[in-house]
Amino acid sequence: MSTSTLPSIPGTDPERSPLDAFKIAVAASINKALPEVSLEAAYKAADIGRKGVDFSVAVARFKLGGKPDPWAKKVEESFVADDFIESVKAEGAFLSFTARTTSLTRNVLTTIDHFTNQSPTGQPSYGTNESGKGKNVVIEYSSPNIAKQFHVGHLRSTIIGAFLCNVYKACGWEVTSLNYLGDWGRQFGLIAVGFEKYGSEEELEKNAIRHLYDVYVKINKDAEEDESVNDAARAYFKRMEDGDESALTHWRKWRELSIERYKTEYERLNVAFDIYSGESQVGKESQDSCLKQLEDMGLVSDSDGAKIVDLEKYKLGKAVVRKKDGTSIYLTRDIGGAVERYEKYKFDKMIYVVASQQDLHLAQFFKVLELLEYPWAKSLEHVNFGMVQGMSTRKGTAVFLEQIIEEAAKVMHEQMQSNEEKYKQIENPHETAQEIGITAIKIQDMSAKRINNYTFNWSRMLSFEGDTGPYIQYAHVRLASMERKNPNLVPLPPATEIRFELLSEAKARDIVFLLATYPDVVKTAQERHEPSGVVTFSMKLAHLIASAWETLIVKGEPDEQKARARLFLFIRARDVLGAALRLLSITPLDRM
Ligand SMILES: NC(=[NH2+])NCCC[C@H](N)C(=O)O
Repeated sequence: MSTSTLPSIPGTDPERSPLDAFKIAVAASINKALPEVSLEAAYKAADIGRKGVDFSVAVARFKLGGKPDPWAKKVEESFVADDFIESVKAEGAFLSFTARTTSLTRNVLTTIDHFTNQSPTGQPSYGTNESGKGKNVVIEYSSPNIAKQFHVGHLRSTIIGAFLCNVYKACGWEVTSLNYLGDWGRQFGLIAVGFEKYGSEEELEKNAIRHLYDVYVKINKDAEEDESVNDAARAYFKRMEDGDESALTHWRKWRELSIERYKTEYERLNVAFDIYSGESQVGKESQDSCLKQLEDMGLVSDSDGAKIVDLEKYKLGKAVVRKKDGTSIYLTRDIGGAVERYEKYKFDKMIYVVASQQDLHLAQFFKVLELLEYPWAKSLEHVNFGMVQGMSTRKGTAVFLEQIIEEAAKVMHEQMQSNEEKYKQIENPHETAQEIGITAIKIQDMSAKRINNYTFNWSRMLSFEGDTGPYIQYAHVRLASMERKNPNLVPLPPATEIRFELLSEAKARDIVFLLATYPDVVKTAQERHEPSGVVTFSMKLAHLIASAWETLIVKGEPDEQKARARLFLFIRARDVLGAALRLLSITPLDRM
């Protein structure tokens, strides 16, 4: 069976995406019976069917005139089985195509094996595609504020952003990831004043993020009671804005030490950035020149000494672009920053992963860039997400990212210790607990559509039952243990020597079919900027595997060829589950 006998349809890739071969065969048989339906149109109409139906085609979509039923019948009557499609049935206005099981199994499992073990990139690459070849995207995410709380909005941005970077890479894009720190603004004036009173170089070196936060909290309290603290802070920040070196040295050190600390914490989350940028890095010149352009275009008006751009026409309110005292603001920095980034990266697309609370802010600065007639303004996208209630540790509110990670690890560790036997077998229980804990957080976060709000719930997300991270990791661990547990069957022979026809059980077919959909899952996730589809896929696969153990036994199966074919199936399922987890920025575990 070879895909070379199939007609080629633009946009399809049967070499990488095994279902494409079958959908093309479906399209060819429709096009043969109804030449007025193009191959492309027929291919697009080949949907994955519901229960028991491989591919379903709604004939009405072709708009052939009259009732669709006779047209469907016509396809059924002229159908000739081939290597890919075994039969078709016309049911009213619908056609149901059935793929040949052995072809499907062989094609899917061989493809996965190929892209895992002989991957052209050297990295497992089943599910990847080249739709973004030659294009580059800048993805800004996480973007916490130095000396302030790392709140759940930053956590979500980190999780979703890391996923987007992976999924864009999987679709062939060149990705630049960028962390836009809140490292500028009046709070640094306050911290400078506070540091003189409460600061400690030693504490700063130990943990800059914590120490700066402590100082900030303390001085904020003082400022509430003593207005002169605020005056001093304002004066100090003004010096920073004016580029006064003596005011900038401390700030520079705080920033560097904070970044160092962030880096190690992100590493625990399996997250890394190409660039640590920040509000401080946006040049005065680019902000001023945008402002000047806006003024020249007559778009700026005065409001109590502040400068504003009226966006009421677009239902986006009035945007302040310069404060009364002349200091720069968040919005203007974003405008200037985007211009600078375009000059630097010439991106085809730039994505901002920011909570939906800032929908208006992003819409405003996108609109201003559009009014400034930057042609690339159209290629900016805001990937937003809903709120999370109740993220806290058992001791109270979580303020730092490390508290969240540590709490997840601790709760998971206690949970693991409750099974003494198993616990003893784990080599590095602390790391494992941390990894499962992080998996739990990420899976909970990406399970539903990103725009939804949800409630943070430690016990629910850390449970081994139900649709949780630990449940998926457990499925991976079981799959990963198969080779270890069946030393007589390994190493497995190459795919060409596997007897795929022995995988005839419905359970095996269900697994194969699900694995075949993975390349489409990746593509859709990229198009919609939506990780939930990948989580759903992983969950389905984990459930299917769990329900297959008893039917598809390997250890104890007397027919060695059959046992091998089943092992091959499970190992390929492991490959794909591992790929899906990695796409979600989760490290798949081999033991737990
Ligand atoms: N380009 C941007 N405005 N990105 C979002 C930055 C988020 C900001 N630091 C915050 O915590 O609210």
